[in-house]
Amino acid sequence: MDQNCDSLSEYVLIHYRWVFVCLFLLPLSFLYDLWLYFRNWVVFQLISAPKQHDNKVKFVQKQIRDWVANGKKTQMCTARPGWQTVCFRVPRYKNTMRNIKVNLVDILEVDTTRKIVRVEPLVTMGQLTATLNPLGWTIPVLPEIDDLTVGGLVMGTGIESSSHKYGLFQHICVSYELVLSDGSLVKCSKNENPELFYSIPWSYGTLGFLTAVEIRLIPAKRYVKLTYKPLKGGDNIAKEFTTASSNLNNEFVEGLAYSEDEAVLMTGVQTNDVEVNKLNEIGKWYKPWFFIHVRDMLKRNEDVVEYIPLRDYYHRHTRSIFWELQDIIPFGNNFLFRIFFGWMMPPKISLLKLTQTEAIKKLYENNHVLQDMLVPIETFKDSIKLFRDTFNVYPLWLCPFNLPNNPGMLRAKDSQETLYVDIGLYGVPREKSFKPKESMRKIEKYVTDVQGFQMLYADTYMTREEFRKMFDHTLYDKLRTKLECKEAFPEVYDKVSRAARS
Ligand SMILES: Cc1cc2nc3c(=O)[nH]c(=O)nc-3n(C[C@H](O)[C@H](O)[C@H](O)COP(=O)(O)OP(=O)(O)OC[C@H]3O[C@@H](n4cnc5c(N)ncnc54)[C@H](O)[C@@H]3O)c2cc1C
Ligand SMILES: NC(=O)C1=CN([C@@H]2O[C@H](COP(=O)(O)OP(=O)(O)OC[C@H]3O[C@@H](n4cnc5c(N)ncnc54)[C@H](OP(=O)(O)O)[C@@H]3O)[C@@H](O)[C@H]2O)C=CC1
Ligand SMILES: CC(C)=CCC[C@@H](C)[C@H]1CC[C@@]2(C)C3=C(CC[C@]12C)[C@@]1(C)CC[C@H](O)C(C)(C)[C@@H]1CC3
Repeated sequence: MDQNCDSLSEYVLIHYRWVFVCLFLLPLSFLYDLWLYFRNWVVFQLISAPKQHDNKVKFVQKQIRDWVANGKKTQMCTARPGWQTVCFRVPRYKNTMRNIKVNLVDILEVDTTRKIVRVEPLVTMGQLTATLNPLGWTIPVLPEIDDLTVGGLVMGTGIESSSHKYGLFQHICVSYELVLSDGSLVKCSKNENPELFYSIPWSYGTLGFLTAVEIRLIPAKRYVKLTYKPLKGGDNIAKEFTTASSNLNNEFVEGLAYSEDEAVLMTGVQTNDVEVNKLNEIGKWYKPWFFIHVRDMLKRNEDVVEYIPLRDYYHRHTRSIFWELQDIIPFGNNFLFRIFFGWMMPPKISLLKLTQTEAIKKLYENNHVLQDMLVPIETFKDSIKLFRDTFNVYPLWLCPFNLPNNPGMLRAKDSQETLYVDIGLYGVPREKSFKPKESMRKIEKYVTDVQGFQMLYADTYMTREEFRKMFDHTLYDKLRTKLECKEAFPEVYDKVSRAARS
């Protein structure tokens, strides 16, 4: 037994988690997805969602007006259960605040003339690709975890390998509709209520309840022509990655670093033409996990081109939950397992979360890092080195993004459009000096100093003052006063800090 287990049952639950996951969670996840698929397909075909939308919004308004009438006793949050959210922890405030039911789960309209898709906030990324791609459309930034919701990505943030071109998820959104703390419904966009429009991203539901979002559409082609470029040497990796990220002819840019000196750079463009001998349908259940497939490129030591079906590309990290599933189902990439059970993979993150025990939580807390740090691209090399010295976690997810100089929580460095890179650290730190809290505080300080940002699905150990230094609250504070949010919603910090989550 080890330090994280107090009893034999805990030991079994940690080290044999896969038994439970394979026997119960995988079939359950499969059935759950099948039901969602069927339900959403029927709703989309019947076009019933737009007719019901107004009534559903009225119900949100009614709940808020009741809250006002009852004397605004406690602050409000959405009623979405904490275990369903794509985040390691469960928000504590869901138990104490008034839960507002925002049961808005459908795609409302695909307007190919205006090139806009109008969706409700609980629409997921899996639902969007499944619906839009067969129609020949897609959204410019499609964060790859199937269960991420539009509401969560707007109120938090979303990033993908096309972000160097199109920005973060908020930058592809054209308008938001919200119910405010007095129960009124407002729409905002760049031209209509612009201050509200720019304050919504990263506000974590603390300015109002989102009820609909209009997102830009771009034409979808059938494949992504992906070039894998194995790279050696820290300087070379930084140089090649920066060059590829600045080249807007690349529609997709992503890097996976396997050590300080070894990485694979992937650049891609959409295409309808395919060289059949280079077709790789990586989404098929029997295919190797994507990060393993990419790692194998290092051995080949030459550029490799593949054609990947667009939807398979988008969900390339889904089947192995990046590389997190190797800790939960260690033999998940075994050929036989893939052949016989791969079609049920992955277990749903929400169900994993719902069934994780305290001992597993403790284990992750002490021996695991789950963080995304967004830093200006010119600090790429220094940041990688610092993260290596502090955590020594590999693979690293490297994703460039463009940050326009808009008002709001994220202010671009040097008040102009700036290229950033998201460095994703997911895994068990091998650095001996790693201490969960101290190491993170050190990194958070570094990231603030270089004018970077932390993604807030992750644990943040910053104090309120440090948090305000990292994120510009000027416009946010103004809007909170103007919209009388104080009694209605907590501040962002009180929703995302370590103390607010269990
Ligand atoms: C109208 C509609 C609504 C949907 N709503 C939801 C929803 O709310 N929530 C939800 O989670 N899913 C939703 N889906 C998606 C669906 O449940 C799953 O994606 C299902 O597994 C798709 O099965 P398929 O392979 O037959 O799909 P196809 O469209 O045939 O898949 C095309 C290709 O993409 C690959 N692929 C598909 N899904 C994934 C994936 N998740 N990871 C990796 N590769 C993949 C397949 O292997 C295949 O090669 C919806 C689908 C539709 C049509
Ligand atoms: N590739 C990527 O970009 C990835 C992004 N993420 C992160 O995951 C999170 C999204 O996860 P997801 O499970 O979809 O969302 P969550 O349920 O975690 O919601 C995130 C926040 O958005 C608020 N919110 C959601 N819907 C509404 C609404 N209709 N009205 C008002 N507030 C709302 C929630 O408020 P409340 O607390 O009241 O429910 C919550 O504070 C984001 O923080 C994102 O950055 C994670 C992995 C990958
Ligand atoms: C910007 C990008 C691409 C971020 C990707 C972040 C993912 C790697 C994170 C988001 C949610 C996340 C923290 C999660 C987990 C792993 C890493 C995830 C998937 C897991 C599955 C690890 C195992 C845990 O027991 C538990 C099930 C609670 C969590 C759930 C959330």
